[in-house]
Amino acid sequence: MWLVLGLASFGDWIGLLATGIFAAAQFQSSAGQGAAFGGTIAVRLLPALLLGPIAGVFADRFDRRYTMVITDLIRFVFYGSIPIVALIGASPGVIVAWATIATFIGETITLIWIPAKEAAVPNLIPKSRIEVSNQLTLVTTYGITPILAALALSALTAGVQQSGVTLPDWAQPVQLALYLNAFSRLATAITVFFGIKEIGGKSAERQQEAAQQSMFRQFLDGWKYIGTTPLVRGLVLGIFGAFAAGGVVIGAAKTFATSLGAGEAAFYLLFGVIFMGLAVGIGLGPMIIRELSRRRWFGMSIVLASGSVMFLGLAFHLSMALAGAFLVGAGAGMAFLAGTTLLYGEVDDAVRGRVFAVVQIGVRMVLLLAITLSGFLVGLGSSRRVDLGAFDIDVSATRVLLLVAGAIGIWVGISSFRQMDDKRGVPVLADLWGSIRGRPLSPDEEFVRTGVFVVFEGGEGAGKSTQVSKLAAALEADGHDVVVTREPGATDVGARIRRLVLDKGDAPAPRAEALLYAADRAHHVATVVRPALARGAVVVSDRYVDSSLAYQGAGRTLPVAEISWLSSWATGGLKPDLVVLLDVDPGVGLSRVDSRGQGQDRLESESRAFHERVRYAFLDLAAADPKRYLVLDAGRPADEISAAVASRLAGLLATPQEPPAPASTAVPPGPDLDAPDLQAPPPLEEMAEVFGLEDDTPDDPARRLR
Ligand SMILES: Nc1ncnc2c1ncn2[C@@H]1O[C@H](COP(=O)(O)OP(=O)(O)O)[C@@H](O)[C@H]1O
Ligand SMILES: Cc1cn([C@H]2C[C@H](O)[C@@H](COP(=O)(O)OP(=O)(O)O)O2)c(=O)[nH]c1=O
Repeated sequence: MWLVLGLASFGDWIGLLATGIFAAAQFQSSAGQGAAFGGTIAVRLLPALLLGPIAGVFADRFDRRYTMVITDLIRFVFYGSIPIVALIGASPGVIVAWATIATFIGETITLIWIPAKEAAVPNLIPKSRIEVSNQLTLVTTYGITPILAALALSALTAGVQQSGVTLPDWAQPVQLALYLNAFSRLATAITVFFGIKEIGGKSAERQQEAAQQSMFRQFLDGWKYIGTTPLVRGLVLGIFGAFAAGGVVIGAAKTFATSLGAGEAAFYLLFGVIFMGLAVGIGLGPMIIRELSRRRWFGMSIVLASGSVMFLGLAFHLSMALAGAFLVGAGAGMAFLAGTTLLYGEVDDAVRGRVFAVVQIGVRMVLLLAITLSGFLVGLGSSRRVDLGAFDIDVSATRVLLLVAGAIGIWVGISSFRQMDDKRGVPVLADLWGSIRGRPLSPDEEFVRTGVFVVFEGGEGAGKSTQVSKLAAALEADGHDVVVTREPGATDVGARIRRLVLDKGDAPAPRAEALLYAADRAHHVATVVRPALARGAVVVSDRYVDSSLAYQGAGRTLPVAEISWLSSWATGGLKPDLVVLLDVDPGVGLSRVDSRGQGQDRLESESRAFHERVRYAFLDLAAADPKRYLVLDAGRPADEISAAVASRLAGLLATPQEPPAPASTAVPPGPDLDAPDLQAPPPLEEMAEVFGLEDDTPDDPARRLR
């Protein structure tokens, strides 16, 4: 099946080029040639605008197999007639006129064929394979066959010229190409009719709709569906945006190549590199981003394509321009792949033909418009050379156009990202990076949270238990509902885990130890902390996630990023509102513990260096997120410490409770920069937040509460 569709697409492209060349060849003057070439190609794209929108209704209303077969047979006849008219000795004017008419009809018919095919494919392929099948189709349609077609045609022509043989008229390369185009349609028609019978038939839903609604009603409903389904609307607009980016670059490439001081060859290079990027993006994209949410990937790809258009606008060297063009192609390709795959999955069989008609037609129109418009715009302004010391840079209309187009594209990308984000609250860059490394982040568990979560952290003997009791007593005296808890061992399950990790005897291996603490935490959060926060209590915990980052991460020297990820998974992303870090010199702390006279547990008996690492890990964590931390010198008298805690907490408790919002919380980031920042901002409000780049300065207590 793919072979036939690939062949058909090869035929299409070679046909597009050949009709243009063929028409041009009928004229002597270069002006006539240019007009004929451009004219026929424009005609090939024009029907989309006029008749395309109805095509989708066809695909949804009638049997898709018959639709495909009949349209292919019609195309076979019309494409095949173009060279035959020339053979029977018609005048150049008639030949070109006929080529134009036949192309126009063929293209119109194609517009009915494509939605029928697109709508049928998801019914043939299991959902999990759709991306792969799309990769194949898109790479063959847009990546490989246009290049092959151009190469084959130019090789044929050159070969014939060099060999010096005079071929009969009917065997000229261009003629052959046109026949190939025609026969590829016949081959597709035969294959679809005899080989892919499953395409035929109508679902009960489609049958019913066709019986009850007029074609016009169905047409209107198609548009209404696209306009009112946010996901579909976002996808459609996004795909257009990505193609506009590509079109702008193609349209501006010629002038741009000149402004870089590079010649004609650079133009072809830029052009070719875009298609290369397209093929690579479609072919390798899914392998690179692996499990990343496809909805997020879609928006990110549009931003990549548009960002690269802007980058192109700033390029002052051909190599930069080539890199930019490659990324434009890659971004557009990935957006197209992600977009069509999502559309296949999201759109019901009954409206699929109409949606795909709009996408296919829209893509052609957008591409055509972008190419023509940018070609026209760059011709307008003059350019000025600016001396930048080491480099001269041409400030031209082209550059301005690229910058503006890129900026608009980024806006489109971010808008569609927001509209369809299925992992709200998970920072984008960390998510992307995690996915590339094979560890996608999961979104925070949602729950209605009205309470306040306070955690005490610090080394051994820092005075955590003492401060937890003092704070709890004070809060209770104020009439708060207080839940005092600790890690490890606050629950029955936890108590058993606590014995496993802390009792002297067989020590668990470092990773096993980390998993045991995580298991205790998962159970603790699920059965104690979340329920208490949900009912509005103040939860005060002796130790939480930071202890794992400090002890298992820095202390045992396991990768902190991994411990952070593990904890985030265990807690479903629940972050404390306030962490009080009681900072103590390990010597002082351990001697306090000794004076308690209860002997040392397994961790207390670790080396001095271990406890030093733990101490500095805690301080690093606090420094990385000052809004959330209160660092206090544990050497101060206990009452001073409790007073400082109380005054900091007063701010938090005084804040009127937010209306119930989904919890967006996670563990604090690990101290090394490599650690994915698992903090989750509230629903994406600011563009910066979309990328996890929110700034840390404003200390707004209301935010912390969410
Ligand atoms: N601020 C303080 N100054 C001096 N000693 C303290 C202070 N806070 C607590 N202690 C004492 O230190 C020991 C350890 O305190 P504890 O609260 O159990 O620490 P942790 O829970 O951090 O291990 C206890 O004997 C406690 O009385
Ligand atoms: C919560 C947690 C504790 N720990 C260690 C730190 C402590 O040495 C030990 C038990 O903590 P804790 O109950 O606070 O003991 P103590 O009251 O004696 O200070 O568990 C970790 O290593 N990782 C963790 O995630």
